[in-house]
Amino acid sequence: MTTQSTPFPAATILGYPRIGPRRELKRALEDHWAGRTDEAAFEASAAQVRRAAVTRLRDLGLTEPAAVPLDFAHYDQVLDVVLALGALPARLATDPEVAPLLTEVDGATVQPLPLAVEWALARGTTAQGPLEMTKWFDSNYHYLVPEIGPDTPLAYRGSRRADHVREAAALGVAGRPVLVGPVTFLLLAKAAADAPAGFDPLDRLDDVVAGYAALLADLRAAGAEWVQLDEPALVSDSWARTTAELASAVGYAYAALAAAQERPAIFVAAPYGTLPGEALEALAGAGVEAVGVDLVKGELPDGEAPDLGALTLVAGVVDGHNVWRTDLDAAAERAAALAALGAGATTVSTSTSLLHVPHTVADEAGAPLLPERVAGWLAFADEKVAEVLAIAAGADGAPDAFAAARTALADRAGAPGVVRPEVRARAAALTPSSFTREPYAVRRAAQEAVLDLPALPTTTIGSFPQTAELRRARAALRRGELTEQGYEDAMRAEVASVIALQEELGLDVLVHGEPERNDMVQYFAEQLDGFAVTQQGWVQSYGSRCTRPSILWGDVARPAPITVPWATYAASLTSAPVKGMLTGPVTILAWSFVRDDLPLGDTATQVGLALRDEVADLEAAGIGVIQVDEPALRELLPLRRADQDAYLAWAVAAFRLATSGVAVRTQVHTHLCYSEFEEVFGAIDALDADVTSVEAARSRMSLLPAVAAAGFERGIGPGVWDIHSPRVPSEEEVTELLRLALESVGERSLWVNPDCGLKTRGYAETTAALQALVGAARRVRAEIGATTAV
Ligand code: MET
Ligand SMILES: [Zn+2]
Repeated sequence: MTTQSTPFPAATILGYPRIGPRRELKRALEDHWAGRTDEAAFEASAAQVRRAAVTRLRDLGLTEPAAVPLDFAHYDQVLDVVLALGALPARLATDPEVAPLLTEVDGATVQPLPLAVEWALARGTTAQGPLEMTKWFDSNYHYLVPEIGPDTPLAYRGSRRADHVREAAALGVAGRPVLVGPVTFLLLAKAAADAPAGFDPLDRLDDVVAGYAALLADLRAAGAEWVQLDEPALVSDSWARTTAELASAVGYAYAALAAAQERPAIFVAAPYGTLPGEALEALAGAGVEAVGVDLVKGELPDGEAPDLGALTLVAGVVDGHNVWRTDLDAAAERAAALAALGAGATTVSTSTSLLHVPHTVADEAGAPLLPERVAGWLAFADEKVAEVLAIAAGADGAPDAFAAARTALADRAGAPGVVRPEVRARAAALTPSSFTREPYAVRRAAQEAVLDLPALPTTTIGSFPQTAELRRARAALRRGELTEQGYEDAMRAEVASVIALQEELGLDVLVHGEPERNDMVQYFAEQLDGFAVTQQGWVQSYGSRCTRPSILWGDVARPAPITVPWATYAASLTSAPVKGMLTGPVTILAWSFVRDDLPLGDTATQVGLALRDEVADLEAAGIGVIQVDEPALRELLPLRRADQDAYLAWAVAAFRLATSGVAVRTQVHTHLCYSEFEEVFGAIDALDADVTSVEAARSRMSLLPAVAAAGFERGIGPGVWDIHSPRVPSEEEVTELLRLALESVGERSLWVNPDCGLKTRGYAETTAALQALVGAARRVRAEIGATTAV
């Protein structure tokens, strides 16, 4: 047992953005991957990003020992555990590019695995795909999914975290290393492809715990007084194991870790929701020294208050997952309520890592699309550090901070645009008919008559390649080197060439190509009332990828048509039908920072209404096919089963509100990508779109039999080209996929399209792949002797 000498800091954060205030890590990674820098240069850049973060946090006031989290990952925090335990799936461990890099563990000296192994796992090798990537809890961050089987190595091989502890110490900072905890690591893993049926990665808990025990000893030897192990899995009940089983697994795992001779004091954090009382009790009983609970997204642990003894409870009262300034009075009250549970001590932190928010509001000075008044309501990572310190100091200790927070809060509540009576009244007046179209059979007949499409109609998902030229035009506009008119002319020329290309290729339903959109959400946010856009507000999405979420601060309305001029211009150039293209309400919310002063479902209704206006204007302008993309439909799915139905109900309602105001002859499409289609199939069906396109190429149409079995009768376009890879499919391959699809989908319902938009692809591949797609559709039409379809 450790003799805990350093108390847990009174104020801390669970983690800090890793990408760097100017996305330095992104650049370092991409330069290195492109071969522009060697490993040493990359390591030096990464170290610079880390050291800058550590000194920044110290300078912001996290001066207590163990107050600065050391959570730096080159690529991903789950991948870091895979590396620390050498948990490579056999398919990668035996890959000729990887095998020579794996030395035997000799027990005495541990050496973190070389960078090249990390890139092989994250990005794949010539022969092997990377680890699968998926969403991290209910956030927009994506982690790499470990593949664990009965024989996957799980022995400690060394971790860079130990070096990070020494590196911080050299800067005079006693940092607190942060890692994903053992139970969450195994729950996030999937069974390796060669594992026997029924194998569950959690079966390997003993081995993983042994690996972590060695890791903790290493961290202690490096000088760490505390370690943070993140166990967000505990707040979710969407696992194959019950809450009671999880509580017993953590109790078991942490009792073993706590019993180790040489270790730092253990802080277990449970962000993203409510920590069940059983889990808290298990952790307290296991002998860990501190437990963090999320009191923003979650509630106080439920059930009878367990005997907490000397345990420190860490109150996550500053929202790590959103950008609003904290109501410091309310936060202090929540921390006090936690203290009332009778722990040895109660301290203050963020609710989650600050990984999900940008670095600092100070970088937004002069942001053209962020009103100064709105900026005054925001707190990004650095501002949230100040907030945890203020709450720890209390209203008496930090009177100015509390007063400033009260002023900002009052200003926000009363500012024009936050509550717009006309928007609220319109939402309140909705009736069931606002959400319902005529029966599908009626729509189908009307659409067949006006659209006159062949069987297996071909189309694309919306975007065409975003060429360097388009990006240059956007940059020139931003710098004032191109006039609005000049920019618009350039975009119209692009639309004309995209239409000409599609006609030449012989596609059936055309698109304008979305050249004018910088991003499928931000583009709409820039033109809707109620949204602001940052200039430096980047957050990591995965690896080197960042997004810049818009900020939804007020009631939403559409002051003027957004996409209508583009769609009608495109339609004027062709006699083929042109599909109008909109981003759906749920996706707009999922990829923005949303307000915390209105239920999300109400905000979704407002966005749905704004889009309904756009849909109506498109229809009135003669656009007969309208696609409303909802790739993020599943992203906001609550972690607790009891909350999921209510979410899906408002998510579906918002889509239907946007799309159900049109005539029967207008064909509504929707598009979803990402693989968890099956999980929310009922909701997708309930969207009641006339045509639904989904990602399906990589899985070779595997979702279709279930779709057919569920009696789905409307149009469906399973992707036949995996646009995430530069590989161009042959006409033969696409033909095969279409034949496969026809085993489940009727010939009158099957559409032919790529998996997703083409904005990341080049023109050479796009042209070749679409040729294959059109050719394959024609072949299969001839095979089945079909002529007409929807
Ligand atoms: C992530 S879904 C993208 C849909 C959008 N219409 C596009 O084609 O790019
Ligand atoms: Zn997509």
